[in-house]
Amino acid sequence: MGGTNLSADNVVSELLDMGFEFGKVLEALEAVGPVLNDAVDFILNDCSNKNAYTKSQHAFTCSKTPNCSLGEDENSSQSLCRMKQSHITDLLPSFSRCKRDIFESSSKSSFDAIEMAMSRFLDEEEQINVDGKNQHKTEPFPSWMDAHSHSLPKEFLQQNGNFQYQQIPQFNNTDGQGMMMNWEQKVGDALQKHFGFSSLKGFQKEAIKAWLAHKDCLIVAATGSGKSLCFQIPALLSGKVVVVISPLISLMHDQCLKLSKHGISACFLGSGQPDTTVEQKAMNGVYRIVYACPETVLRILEPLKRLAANNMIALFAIDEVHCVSKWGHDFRPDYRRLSVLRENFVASHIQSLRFDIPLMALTATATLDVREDVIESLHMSRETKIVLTSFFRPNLRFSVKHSRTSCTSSYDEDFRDLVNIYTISKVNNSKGKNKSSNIGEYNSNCSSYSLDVSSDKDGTSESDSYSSDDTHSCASSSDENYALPWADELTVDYLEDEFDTPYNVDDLDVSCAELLERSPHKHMEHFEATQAPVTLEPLGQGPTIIYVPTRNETIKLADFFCRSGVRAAAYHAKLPKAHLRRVHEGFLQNLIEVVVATIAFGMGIDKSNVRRIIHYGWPQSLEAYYQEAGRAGRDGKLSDCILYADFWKCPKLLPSQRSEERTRQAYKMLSDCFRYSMDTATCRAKTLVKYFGEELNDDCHICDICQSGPPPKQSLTVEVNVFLHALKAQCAYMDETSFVFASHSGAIYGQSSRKKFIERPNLRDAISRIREQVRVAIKYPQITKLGMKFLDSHAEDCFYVYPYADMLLSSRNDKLYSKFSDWGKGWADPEIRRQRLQGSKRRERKTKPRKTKKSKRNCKDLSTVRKRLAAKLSKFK
Ligand SMILES: Nc1ncnc2c1ncn2[C@@H]1O[C@H](COP(=O)(O)OP(=O)(O)OP(=O)(O)O)[C@@H](O)[C@H]1O
Ligand SMILES: [Mg+2]
Repeated sequence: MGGTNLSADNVVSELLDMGFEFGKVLEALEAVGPVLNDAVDFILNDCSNKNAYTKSQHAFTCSKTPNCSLGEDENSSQSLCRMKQSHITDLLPSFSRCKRDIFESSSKSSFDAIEMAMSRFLDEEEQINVDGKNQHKTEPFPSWMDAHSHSLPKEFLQQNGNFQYQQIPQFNNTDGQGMMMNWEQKVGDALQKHFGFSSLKGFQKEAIKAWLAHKDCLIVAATGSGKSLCFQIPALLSGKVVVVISPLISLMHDQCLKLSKHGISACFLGSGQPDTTVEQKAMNGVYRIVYACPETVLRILEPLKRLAANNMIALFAIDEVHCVSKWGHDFRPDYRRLSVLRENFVASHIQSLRFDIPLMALTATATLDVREDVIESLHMSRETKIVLTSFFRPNLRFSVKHSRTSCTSSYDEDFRDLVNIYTISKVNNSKGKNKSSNIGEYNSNCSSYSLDVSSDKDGTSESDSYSSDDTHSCASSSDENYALPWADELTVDYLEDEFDTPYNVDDLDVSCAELLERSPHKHMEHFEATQAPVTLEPLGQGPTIIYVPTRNETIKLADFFCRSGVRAAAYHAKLPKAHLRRVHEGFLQNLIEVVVATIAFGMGIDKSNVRRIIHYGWPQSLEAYYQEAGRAGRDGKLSDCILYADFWKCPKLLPSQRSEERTRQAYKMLSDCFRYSMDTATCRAKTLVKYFGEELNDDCHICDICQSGPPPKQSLTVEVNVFLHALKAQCAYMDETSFVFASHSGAIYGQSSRKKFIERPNLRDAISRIREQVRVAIKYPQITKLGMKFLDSHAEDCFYVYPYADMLLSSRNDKLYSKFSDWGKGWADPEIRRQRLQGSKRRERKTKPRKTKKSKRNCKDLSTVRKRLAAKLSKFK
């Protein structure tokens, strides 16, 4: 993010892109000139207090109230309650200091920590020279391991029928004990020593057994269940290198720092790695765990082959492996190219290898289709061991609520209770302490985003033609939302460029929250899928993450919370990295109560006591939803996962150049979300785990549906009969090709035959009659096999169904049920995200002015700003 070399227009554009309100942007520019970082700093700190703004005065304005902590960490919260924010110029590159200096000063401690831990570890455990010459290089495994391999359980060896047992060199154990120790004991020791855990979880054991048997392994285990340990243990056991492929640079960075604390040497490679010697050292086998993104792995294939030829690679672990699949929610084409691993690192290609180097693929969210696709795309072996844990998280309480989420006026209604949870105790507290203090005073102190939203004082900004929502929102896709010149790009939802495309070292600063000290034993409280069901106590205070679809909404909603007395902050990938790091740290330290984020605050957020995950707007898929919801309740305690969706508006796809196949897939994913929300009769947890191919025998008993029970069934006998007769009449004339069957998912696809079908007059009459009677709009009917059966059965019986959520709503309001026909425009999908990623690599925004009323008004305002700025700047010349 540059600062000094941007034109005023670009600065305005960048700031709007970050989600700041237009009025605020102008105010900031007037105050500090067209310098991006100063303007950001101005807005983030307190732009309403213009006169108080000086460069040296930047308090991170968290609450002064003594009741500042959330949950467990009271002491640290209090001491850090008035955390001093370093000046933004300390962290952004546009000021005189060079990037390298900045990086060194801001991140030195982290890297020092890695190096220190690494050298400590090397001293203690392995004599690997810094030039990479491992004294044990010729041994495929450390001596004790070869020995213990003899003691693998018999049944295990039998289980793996075509397991070819490794010829073990004779082991000469000097202390005479290693031979006796079985591998589980060894793992137990390493676990205790490095992590403070007493035992492996069942699925972790299975995964490690598969690795010991040189087998490929696909691990699909719930979020927060401890998948990372499955590839960390092999690194500890073997003394060789485990190469971990990960999609996000921030994730790699986090993991390296965590590992350094556990005394395990690790590094990450790629464009974000500032130390040019790291790659060389990694390729010499210095680090136990080497993180890289797929692109980097492809680039360093030859050095990796050399490392493998020296018998120095224990495993390739592919984390977040759902990114491989086109059917997944986060498709990254480069992940598919990882099939090179299986093609190159096999015993038949590398002479010194006795066995193919195993692949371990890990994810929390993979449907059956995705699993198959992963195995096939990565060319994993036919004997790949699939380790599955239950997707069911018994402590997560799912619910769905209707809300017109895109309106600011909804905030008050939807979040009144949440605000009360956070503020009531503060108000009481401050009353007790100081009778004169009031909530207004508190507000002025608590906001890390104390924006003066003057146009939005009452919380309603629908009439504010320059609200950032108007310029950025894509949840509603009407054309007037595309008013700004750059709006075509800005209206894409869920598009964060938080991938492995760091443009400079500052990008590494996104999440250094693992710096937070945690005793290893605290990990023991973490989520276990098998734990007993929770009781239904009401939830009190506790950290909350709110996911919203657009960047600007993070700002608006965070501001709403701040003004209501809640310590809240916005988080999206466009905001300055230093700010994101502070938010991440503040959240982990329980200083920030509510983070309002886009999906950029998703993967890798490992905080145990998150009590609420709220999705405020449609998620893009159930996989994404479940993964994000999975951030809640990692301590096993009851946590809420609430989805607020506008039942009147269907999720939509933005126009893009995606292939027809991808469009189909994106619609399928959206329609699954839609159906999940509309369902009024099936336990939410059941629906969610079923989506991943798991059948729950029992209901969860805690979700909104389990709690309130299904609504009374409605008879649709008349409508169904009319409809089916009309259909039947039509079907008599239909040939094979124009007969549209639903897919097993029930998704509805655009096909030309569909149009012909729907245009038949009888059918249209039937549909309009149904629409009048039950106010259910049917736009694209399909005949499913079940429908055909029903049709053929000539059933005259009553046809009762549970009404969908929107049908219930429409019976209360005089409104028509939302239509599938609305689907087709305005929503993002992984393909768009990919395109955006490509776009963001270029980092060039082409601005195509669109001559709408708003863009004209905006241009006018921009030119006014430009004139004012020119006048101001001329004074300095
Ligand atoms: N055997 C164990 N006993 C106790 N705690 C464990 C064990 N294994 C892992 N954990 C803890 O579980 C937490 C989550 O681990 P990890 O980050 O590996 O989860 P994950 O499955 O990769 O989650 P995500 O899908 O979100 O990436 C960590 O804090 C870790 O220390
Ligand atoms: Mg993980």
